[in-house]
Amino acid sequence: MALSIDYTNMFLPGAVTDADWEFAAGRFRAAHAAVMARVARGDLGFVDLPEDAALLRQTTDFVQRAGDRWEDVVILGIGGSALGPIALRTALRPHAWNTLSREERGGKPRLTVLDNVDPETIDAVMSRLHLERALFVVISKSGGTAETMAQYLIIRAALDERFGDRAKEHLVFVTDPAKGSLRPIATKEGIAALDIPPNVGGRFSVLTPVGVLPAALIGIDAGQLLAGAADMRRRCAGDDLAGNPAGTFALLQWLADDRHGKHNHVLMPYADPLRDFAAWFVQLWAESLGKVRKDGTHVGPTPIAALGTTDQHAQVQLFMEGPADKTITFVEVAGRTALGPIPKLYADVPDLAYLGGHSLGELLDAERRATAGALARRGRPNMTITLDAVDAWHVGALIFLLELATAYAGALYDIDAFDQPGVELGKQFTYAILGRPGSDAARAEWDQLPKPDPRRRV
Ligand SMILES: O=P(O)(O)OC[C@H]1O[C@](O)(CO)[C@@H](O)[C@@H]1O
Repeated sequence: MALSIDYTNMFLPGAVTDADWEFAAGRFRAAHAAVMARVARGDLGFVDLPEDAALLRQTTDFVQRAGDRWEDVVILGIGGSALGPIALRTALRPHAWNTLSREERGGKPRLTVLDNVDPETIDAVMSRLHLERALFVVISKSGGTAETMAQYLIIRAALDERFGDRAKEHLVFVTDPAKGSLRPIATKEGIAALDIPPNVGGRFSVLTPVGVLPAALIGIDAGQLLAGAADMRRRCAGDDLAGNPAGTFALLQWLADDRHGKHNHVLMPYADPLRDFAAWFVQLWAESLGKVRKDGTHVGPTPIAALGTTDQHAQVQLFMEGPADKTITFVEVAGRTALGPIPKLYADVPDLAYLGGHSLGELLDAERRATAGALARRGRPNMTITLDAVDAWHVGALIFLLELATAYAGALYDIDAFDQPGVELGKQFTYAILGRPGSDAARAEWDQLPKPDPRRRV
């Protein structure tokens, strides 16, 4: 079991230099110390999750009690309360899990994540479900996010109508133990509730019951997820960059952005199961690092999700010849051997003949190496994270690597990576528009905005 990062191609003319790297080793030591000081103060609970056996037990006990009762598990959540479960499902139960028969799923339920409030999507999901055999997992760290609460109200009314007093058997909440509206509802009504520790923010919560409960319900080995994360935590314990993968990732991305104008950071797995992992990373990197510094300057790299080889035929033209403002991080999975060699047909057609005898895994790998090399040749910095396999252990390790890298990057950018004040104004305006009590100030601010000008509509 191994995860490694090859960052040779980050050191290119116009990108990171040896002098940067030497200077930055000291800067990284300071960032590591700052992060560890916050860990010691108990601020950064995500770092302790790999070893939190009591929290894991909340999930395993619940799953054991559930037995094989559920045909469908439906997650209600958004942002960090949805992207993690989606990423885990796609990574570890790929190949259209929800379309398989119950036997093919080994008796485990389907997993649907409602991560939006599009009425047609929710209507379509509701009309497909057999409510008797459906469990709804309501996930919200704050216990009050408008989208998730609206989803809950719709589901709750449907459950009440069908099951009356037994509605609560179809519900479990995953939320902060002390804050928000969900926890008191759970306590009052006797609804099962699992914890998101108070010191773990939404986008860092995938290794709490937020991600671990849905994963375990569909048979993913939650212990292995945490074991992979624990291994990465051990590797990142020291402030020597040579042994610290999260530090290396964070420092290189920061140097490339801060010193060399590489303001866009692409994550491009060459493995379909990691497609949604890139979307999870986008929230983590964007919401954590897009901030205003104390001195009023605005910072934050823009994360971009891509997929190899698919995006070689979509975004790579931009990465190669567009503005030289990007880094590209490939994720490669070693030894993709399924299907065996490509059949040798059409020996007389050059466009087809050369492919015969190679495997699809070889083609995928050749295309990644070729793209990395082509980008390097054009001075476009890139690195490659290699996983031995897409399994629970490696996914747990990769999650922890990127979460800790985000914490380091926050210290390097000199911002707080753990808040998200920029999303507040939009929320307040939504409350004002919908008439939530207490939103008068937001209403007044909203009313001052220019109204749509009919002359400016085509
Ligand atoms: O889990 P909650 O509290 O419902 O929040 C959902 C998402 O909303 C945000 O607070 C703001 O977008 C995210 O940080 C979070 O992941």
